[in-house]
Amino acid sequence: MDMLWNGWGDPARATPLPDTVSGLLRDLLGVAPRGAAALPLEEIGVPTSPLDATVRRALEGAVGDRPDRVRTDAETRLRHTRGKSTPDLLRMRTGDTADTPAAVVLPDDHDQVLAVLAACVRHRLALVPFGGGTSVVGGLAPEGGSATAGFVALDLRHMNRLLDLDEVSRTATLQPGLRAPEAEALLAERGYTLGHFPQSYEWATIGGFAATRSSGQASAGYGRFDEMVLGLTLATPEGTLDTGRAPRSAAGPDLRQLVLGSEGAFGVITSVTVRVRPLPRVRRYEGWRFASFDAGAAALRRLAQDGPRPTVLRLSDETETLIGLAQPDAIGASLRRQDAGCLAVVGFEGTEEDTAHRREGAAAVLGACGGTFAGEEPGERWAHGRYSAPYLRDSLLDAGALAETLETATYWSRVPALYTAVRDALTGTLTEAGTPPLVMCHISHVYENGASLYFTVVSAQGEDAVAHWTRAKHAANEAILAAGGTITHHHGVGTDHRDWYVREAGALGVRALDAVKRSLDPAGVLSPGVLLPGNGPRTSAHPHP
Ligand SMILES: Cc1cc2nc3c(=O)[nH]c(=O)nc-3n(C[C@H](O)[C@H](O)[C@H](O)COP(=O)(O)OP(=O)(O)OC[C@H]3O[C@@H](n4cnc5c(N)ncnc54)[C@H](O)[C@@H]3O)c2cc1C
Repeated sequence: MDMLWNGWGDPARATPLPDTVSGLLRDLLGVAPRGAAALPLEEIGVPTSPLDATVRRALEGAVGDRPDRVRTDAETRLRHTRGKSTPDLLRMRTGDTADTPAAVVLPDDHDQVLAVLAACVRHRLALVPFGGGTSVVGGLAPEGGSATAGFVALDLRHMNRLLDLDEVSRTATLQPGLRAPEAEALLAERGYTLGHFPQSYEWATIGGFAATRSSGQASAGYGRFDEMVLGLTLATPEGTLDTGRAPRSAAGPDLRQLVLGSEGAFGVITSVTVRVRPLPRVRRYEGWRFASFDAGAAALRRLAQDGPRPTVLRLSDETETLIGLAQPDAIGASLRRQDAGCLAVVGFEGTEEDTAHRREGAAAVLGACGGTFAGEEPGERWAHGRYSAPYLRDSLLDAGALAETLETATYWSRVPALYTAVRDALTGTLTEAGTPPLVMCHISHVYENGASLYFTVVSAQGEDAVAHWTRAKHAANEAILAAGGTITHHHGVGTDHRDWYVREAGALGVRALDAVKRSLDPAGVLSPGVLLPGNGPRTSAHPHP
């Protein structure tokens, strides 16, 4: 099934807003119903594909002479336009087709990917790898150079096999187009799990996780995706890069780290070897309450630093707790109950003995840090609704509200200042623009030395919703850099964060990455403007500077 083209997920799971939330939008945030409804797909005027017959034949040849694997029909191209950030959805709702690819190409294997790349280089055509299409940072909308010829979206959905499971080493080699639930199902047949459960789990792919350094909700226990990866194969215009001969190595800089987070700018990831773990026998999630965000953060830090480490560990601030965002299926119920303080969700997965042991130890730490056990209900509600919140965003947009998220990370000592700086930047900018927001936050991932902060913002849309949000987001980006945070903890760079990433990496860092880009993609066909500044395919015969 394809995802809703101008919203999230399975159209059958659309979720109406509870009355309490509609009331809050109206009374607290001044949200008024939108004038125009989202345009239906059939009414969107997609311009004819600029792909000419010669290029089309070259692309068909690259995928085994199969015309059905080079799609230029309006609907397919529209379904591969942009990702799923709120500005992306707002643009789709108004029928803005500026970022529509010229063609969608669907390869079967690594060699076909190499052949497609060669055809793109020959014809100076930009190419963007397309996994689940859930990017929230503009990673699927290249910049520059594609205005006339357009670009190809390389949809990896047919590369969806489990290539190898080494039970002795506990590693699995997966193709990039596997969606997370497909990968989990294949591993579960053999008694294993990857343990990667981001909120986009139901739609995002293995290749996308590696390309963006994704982080799942159970990262406290299973680690981030980049920590799970042991090897990658990258198809580039200059050939194949294979990484990961051994789990760890002292043989120079780790080339895996160049591929992880490369977001399609260096090549197409065609296989990923990951470590797997036995399927947990037990999964238990529970709630703990703290008087304040600071008190809860101190408790999470204690667990992250001294253990025992739960599998899931997240803490909502006071506003998020009151709204009930950690329990999307019962959102608004906390408002009626006037829930105070801050809710932490703490989860344990593993064997009966191991989870019981960690749970007991964690309870002692949380209690000693001022936490009160809130029972299993808040944890189970979180687990039940963990993939539902994105559906609420569609309903909020329908209702005329703006709803978006952003994330960052820093060291523990800087968490309070970063939290305040971002919240103030968002509140200040949107209030000044006449649409005072509700800003909610949770600690979403913890490490021994720091944590990530995940913000959710809801306000009225203002005159031009995209411009309105962009101003607030830029203010938040500036606040993040000024407060010592990273521009992204897990969403990636794309085009949206690129200018701040360039500042974070520094001039020499960017020069080094640019040199890597030029040696792997000298013609500049790969995802122009994503991750690094770029102007699209070079027409010159001297690609190596
Ligand atoms: C509602 C929602 C919730 C989300 N929750 C989380 C979360 O909890 N944690 C998290 O980490 N992220 C989250 N995200 C962000 C997003 O899901 C992740 O970035 C995910 O890793 C992207 O995977 P994808 O398969 O959809 O990739 P896509 O969106 O298709 O692509 C993302 C980027 O990677 C590149 N790319 C994709 N596949 C390949 C490949 N095989 N080789 C090279 N480059 C490739 C693309 O060109 C693009 O630049 C969320 C997004 C949404 C919309």
